[in-house]
Amino acid sequence: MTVNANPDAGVNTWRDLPAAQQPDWPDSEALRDVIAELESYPPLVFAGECDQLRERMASVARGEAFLLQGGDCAEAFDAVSAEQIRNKLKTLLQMGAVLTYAGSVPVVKVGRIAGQYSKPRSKPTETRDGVTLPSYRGDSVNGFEFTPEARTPDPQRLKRMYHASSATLNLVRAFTTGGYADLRQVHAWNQDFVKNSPSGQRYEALAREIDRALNFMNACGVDPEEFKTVEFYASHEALILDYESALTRVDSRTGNLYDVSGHMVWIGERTRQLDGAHIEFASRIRNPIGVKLGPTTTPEDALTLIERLDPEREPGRLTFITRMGADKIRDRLPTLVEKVTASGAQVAWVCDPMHGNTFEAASGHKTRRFDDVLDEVKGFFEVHKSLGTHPGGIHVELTGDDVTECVGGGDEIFVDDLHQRYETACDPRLNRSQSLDLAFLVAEMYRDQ
Ligand SMILES: O=C[C@H](O)[C@H](O)COP(=O)(O)O
Ligand SMILES: C=C(OP(=O)(O)O)C(=O)O
Repeated sequence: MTVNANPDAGVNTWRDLPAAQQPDWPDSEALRDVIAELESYPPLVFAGECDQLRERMASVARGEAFLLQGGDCAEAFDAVSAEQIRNKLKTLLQMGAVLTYAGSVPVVKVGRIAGQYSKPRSKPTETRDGVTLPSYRGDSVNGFEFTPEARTPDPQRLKRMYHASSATLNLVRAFTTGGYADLRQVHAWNQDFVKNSPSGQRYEALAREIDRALNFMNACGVDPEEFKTVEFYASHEALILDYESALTRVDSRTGNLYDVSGHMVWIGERTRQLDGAHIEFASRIRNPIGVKLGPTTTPEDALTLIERLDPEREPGRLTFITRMGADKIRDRLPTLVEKVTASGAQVAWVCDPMHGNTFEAASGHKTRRFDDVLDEVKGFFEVHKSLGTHPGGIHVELTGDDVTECVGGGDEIFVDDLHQRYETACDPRLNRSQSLDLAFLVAEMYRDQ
C-alpha cells in the first residue's frame, strides 16, 4: 500500500538542481494543475513488486540470472492496441525462452513498456525547409507531426501518458498471468511473419525440444505452477521529473519512497550529471535503478554514481547499462568494471548495444547495423570473461512488428529496404526476427562463457 508523498519526505529535492532535457512548458499554471491531478491518481505498480524486481536484479548482480530488457524506443499513444502489445510481449517471451533454454540461465524479463513515452534529444529544435520547431520529445510532451501546434509541449499529455501506461500494464498483466505466457504456448508465440524466417524456424526446433521436456516432466508427474505464468516487469527512462515525482509515493509498510510509475526506472546518458536533478531524484526512491553509461564515463563517475545511488552496496539496487558503441566497448569497459569491482560494489552490468551504434543512412533514415549490435554484445562478453565478472544482460530497442529500421540480420534487411516499414518515432528498433537472431547468438555467448 502506498500513500501520497509529502514534500518533507524528500521527493522534491531535485527541484533545486539543474534538470536537463525538461520541456519548455508554455503554461506553468496548467502544469501545476496536471501535477496535482497526477498526485491523486492510484499507483501503476506496487512497492512490493519493485522490491521483488530488486531481488531478481540482485541475482543478476551475483551472476545467477540474466536480464532481458527490451521494447520500443518511444511508445506512442496511438499504438496502445492489443495487437501491438501482444506482439511486443511475444517477442520478449520468445527471446526469454531462447535465452533460458539455450543459455541455461534464469532470465529476468523487463519491458521498455508502459511508460516509455519521453525522449531526450540531441538538439532542442528541428528545422525542415527553413522552418524551425521544437524537437519531438515523446508523446508525453508533444506530437510527432511537424506543425507548431503539435510540437508545442502540452502538460495534458502527461495525463495521457499515465492512462496509456495503465491500459498497457493492465493488458500485460492479463497476458502474463492469464494463460498466454504458459510455457505450453511456446509454439503459439511463433506466429505470423516470423514463423518462416530463419530465426523463426530455429525457434520452432527449440520450441519442440521444450515441448518434449515438458511432456517428460508431465509424465513424471511434475507440472510446476511457475511454467503457467511469467514474471514480467515494466521499466522506462525517468526523464520528465514532474511526472515521475507526481507518481512517487510513500510505502506505508516501510515509509520509503517508490516511484510507482514503473517497477524499474533508469537515468539516461544525457541526464546522469552527478550534481543534477535526475540523480538526486533517483537517490530518493527505493526502486531498482538503472543508469546508462556512454563512452565518456570515467571510473570516478561510476564510483560517484554508486556512492549517490547505492551507498549501502545492495546487490540489485543499481544496474549499469553500458552503451559504448561496438568500436569502443573493448577499450572503455574494462577499466570501469575493474574499478567498480575493486570498490566492493555489486552492481549488475547490462549491455545496451543500440545507442552507441546509430548512424544516418544516405536515405536520411537513422539506422543501426545488426552486425554492430552483435559486435558490441560480443565485446561486452569478452570484457567480462577476461575480468571474471558477470555479463548480466542486454537492453534492446525492439518491436514485435515486421518493421525495416535496422539493417542486417538472418532475414536480411538492406539499406534500400529501410523506407518500406520505417515506423519508429525516434530511434531504429530490431524487428522480431532480428530480435530472435540476437537472442540465439547471445544464448550461445552465454553458454560459452
Ligand atoms: O533514444 C535515444 C535518444 O532519445 C535518441 O537517440 C536521441 O536522438 P537524436 O540524436 O535524434 O535527438
Ligand atoms: C535515450 C536512451 O538511451 P541513452 O540515454 O543511452 O542515449 C534510451 O534508451 O531511450
